Amino acid sequence: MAPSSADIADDGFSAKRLFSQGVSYTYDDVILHPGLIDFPADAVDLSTRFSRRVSLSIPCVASPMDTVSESAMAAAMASLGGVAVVHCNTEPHIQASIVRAAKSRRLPFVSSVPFFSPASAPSPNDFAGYDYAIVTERGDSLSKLVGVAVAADAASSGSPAPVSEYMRPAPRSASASFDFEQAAAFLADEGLDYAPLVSEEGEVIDLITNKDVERIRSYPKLGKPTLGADGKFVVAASIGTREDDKQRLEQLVQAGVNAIVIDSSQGNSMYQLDMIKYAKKMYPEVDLIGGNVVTIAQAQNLVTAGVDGLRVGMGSGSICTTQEVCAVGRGQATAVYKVASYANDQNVPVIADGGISYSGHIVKALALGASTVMMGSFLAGSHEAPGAYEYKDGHRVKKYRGMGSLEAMTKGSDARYLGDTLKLKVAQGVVGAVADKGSVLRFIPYTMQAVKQGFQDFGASSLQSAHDLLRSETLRLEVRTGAAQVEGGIHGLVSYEKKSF
Ligand SMILES: NC(=O)C1=CN([C@@H]2O[C@H](COP(=O)(O)OP(=O)(O)OC[C@H]3O[C@@H](n4cnc5c(N)ncnc54)[C@H](O)[C@@H]3O)[C@@H](O)[C@H]2O)C=CC1
Ligand SMILES: O=c1[nH]c(=O)c2[nH+]cn([C@@H]3O[C@H](COP(=O)(O)O)[C@@H](O)[C@H]3O)c2[nH]1
Ligand SMILES: [K+]
Repeated sequence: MAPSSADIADDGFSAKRLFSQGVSYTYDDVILHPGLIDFPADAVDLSTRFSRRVSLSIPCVASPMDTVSESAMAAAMASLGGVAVVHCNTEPHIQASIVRAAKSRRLPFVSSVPFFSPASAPSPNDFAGYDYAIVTERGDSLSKLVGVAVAADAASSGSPAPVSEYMRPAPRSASASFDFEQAAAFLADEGLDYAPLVSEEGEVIDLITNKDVERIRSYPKLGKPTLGADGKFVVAASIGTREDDKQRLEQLVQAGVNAIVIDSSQGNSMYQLDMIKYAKKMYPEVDLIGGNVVTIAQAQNLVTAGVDGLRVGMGSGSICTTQEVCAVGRGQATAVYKVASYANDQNVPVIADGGISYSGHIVKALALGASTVMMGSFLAGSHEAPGAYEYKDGHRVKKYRGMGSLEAMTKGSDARYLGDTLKLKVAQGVVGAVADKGSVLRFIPYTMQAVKQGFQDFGASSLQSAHDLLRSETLRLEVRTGAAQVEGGIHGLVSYEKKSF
């Protein structure tokens, strides 16, 4: 006998029913039911929107955290088709210069080679591990390019000698507007090992080498980058809700920032509402993302005030102790579903922020209505994250810290915690370390392929179709018991090696 439509409807829950039981669920609690596969995984289209007017070709956003998003992450994420939000735990002019640096190139990397003047006498250590340094008249990026210093030459000269004694003449410069393929072709055509990258205005931006070309070629082929109307990388940045953040905002807009994220754990505040009104009035051309929110009521206030995007998540981050310290927050799966169920009707994209440990979490966030995921720990161990690798118990790691940790607060965000009204500092985050993951240019494409396979399994060929399945209640899900979660993981083996790609 064929199953009745009631039997089919009873087989699993719709999201609407699952998330209205008074239980806060997170990604690991829920599991999606498979749908019908009638398209290949490669046909899944993950293009999406970060905010009302900023489109992306992959749904990935790097967190505004000082151990995640600076210029190298911003250039890499934009070249992959995602976006990074440059953190605000630094002076406004430094944050603006990070935005400018990422937007000054079309290459997927920032190599930050040192600059020297001809009269300076650097030691080999001053090359900071780079094979080359750029020599300009005054030793800065804005003065005239005069040559290139080779680290091996500096090392062979014994005691530090003036750069002018051993620098080599600068080869022909490559244009800063070259994308990776153009820059690679330039080096090949000119028969060069390296070339300075110079902007139309004459600013020396960086140095590209054949080693860089080989490294990038060893990664999966780059997809469609995230570019603004001016043809430059799209870069976002965060601000706070203090009076002096208005000045920060102005500097970021002058640096060409494409979108602003108002960074707060509890976005439904008079401070944020005032900042939204101010920013919308002063800079209507820049998309504004509000947050963080986890309920429809919070979201409604920000949408009414005019935000172009919502950041969802309170206490879900890996370094985050807000739920412990403040007892306020929500399970991330419930938060994403609830806020998106309202925001999608308002044409406001939702960023699912925090709690992403692997590709399945990304699939769930998007299936529950998010347009993008924002990631901190997932990206912090990458080559592109700020900071140097260290060794801990034999593992190569990078530091990763919460922006509400005592260490981060005393570095830059003191005003918000330690300033005027709040005299006692209470941390809402920790300082930790994450494993070396190599380049985002390698592991993000593999992660996106895994997400496409997840979409294929539940029967969605695009984000739009995933959201249609959700709203029409065609997507079925269930809660997993603790035992079901154990069963869904690796179990019963004496030992194993987990290698994903
Ligand atoms: N997503 C999450 O679950 C969480 C994220 N974080 C991260 O930590 C960092 C700090 O977050 P928050 O502590 O929420 O920062 P926040 O700046 O929003 O709030 C800090 C304190 O300053 C107050 N405040 C804000 N603007 C003010 C103004 N104009 N005048 C007077 N008082 C004002 C707030 O009410 C609050 O008591 C952010 O990077 C945030 O993303 C921290 C905790 C949780
Ligand atoms: O409670 C918190 N205390 C903190 O110190 C903190 N710092 C960042 N965040 C939030 O965590 C997100 C990143 O989370 P993941 O590492 O899980 O990707 C980020 O995107 C933030 O939303 C914090 N939350
Ligand atoms: K947490």
